[in-house]
Amino acid sequence: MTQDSFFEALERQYEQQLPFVVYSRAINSIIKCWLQKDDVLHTTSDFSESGFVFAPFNLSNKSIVLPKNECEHLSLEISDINVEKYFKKIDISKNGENNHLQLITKAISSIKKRNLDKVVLSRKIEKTIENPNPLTIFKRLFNTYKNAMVYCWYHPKVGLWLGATPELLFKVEGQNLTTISLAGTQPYTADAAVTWTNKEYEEQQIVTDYIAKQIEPHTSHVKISEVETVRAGNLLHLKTYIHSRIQPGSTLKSVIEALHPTPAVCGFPKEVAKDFILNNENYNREFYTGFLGELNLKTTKNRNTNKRNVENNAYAMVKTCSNFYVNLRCMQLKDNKAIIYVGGGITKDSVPENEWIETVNKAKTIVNVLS
Ligand SMILES: C=C(O[C@H]1C=CC=C(C(=O)O)[C@@H]1O)C(=O)O
Repeated sequence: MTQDSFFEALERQYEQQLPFVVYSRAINSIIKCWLQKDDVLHTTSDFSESGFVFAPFNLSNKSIVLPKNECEHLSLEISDINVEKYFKKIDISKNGENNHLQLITKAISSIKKRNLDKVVLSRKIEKTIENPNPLTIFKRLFNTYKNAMVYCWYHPKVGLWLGATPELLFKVEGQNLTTISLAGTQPYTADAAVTWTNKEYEEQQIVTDYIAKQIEPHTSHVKISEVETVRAGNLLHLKTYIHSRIQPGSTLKSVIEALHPTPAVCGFPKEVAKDFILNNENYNREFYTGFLGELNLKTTKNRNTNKRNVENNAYAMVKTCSNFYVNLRCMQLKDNKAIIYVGGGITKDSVPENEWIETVNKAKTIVNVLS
């Protein structure tokens, strides 16, 4: 399939106001798209369907699915897409500064007073843009962020979202579960040696400890990697991998409920942090800090790729696979307005001005590809 025919099919789908998702997973030159045949809104609460899921921050609201069997599937292998490179400078440096500083200050004093270790606080930034074509923005995201999961998701009854997320919520391949703990942020500078403060180590450790504890009843053989520094566009984060095996009686839904939302996007303890967010952020996150990705897809894998063991190659194993990414570094497109969502983890050691700057830096991931 050519680049032109792939994107023409998507343009047609969007013109006809039919649901679609186009996405590419990190370090991957394959772009996939799913085109739903009609505009029915399918939702899930037990995550047992096979499809592409788009779930909100607050799971009391509906999670949307593009069912596998209701969609046409296309894929394209490519390293860079042709798209005009002109990006207009959009200034976001002052939008909502006072309100956000007040919110952070309130959170720090709550953390010092009561049973709350960390809360992730966010805001949205609205900007009018000259070129609101979502597929143009998607192409720029794909060309710019090679180690992110980049996507554009549309449903006429819900809206249009785009993003370049560095965070895997988890992936399941058969019984194998991989999840990551990602938190702590600093700007990426090409040559400076990277040092982290206790504030960042602590906020990331809270996420790792939470994941390890939450998966315990559902898994065995848990292995936790060393903490490493990873790059996400113009930012660096701390990251740990957590590998395990899902116990036979546990379902995908139980793993989702155990993990989502992690303290990387909500806080710790979860319920106290979630209450603080719902009562104080003063806007609805909707799908920001929710998750999205392939749900229960059957994947065929050869059991043995060792050429000398030819007879074993006859056995292909079918595994059910899911992979979900946290919806971060994302935006919603409404008419000619981009609504960009950004947040950061607040702990007792947070300095409000630094947290503010962190959200401005995070917003640049999206702002840099708008024109
Ligand atoms: C909540 C966001 O980032 C999370 C993921 C990585 C680092 C984070 C931090 O350093 O605060 C956040 O936990 C966001 O980008 O809006």
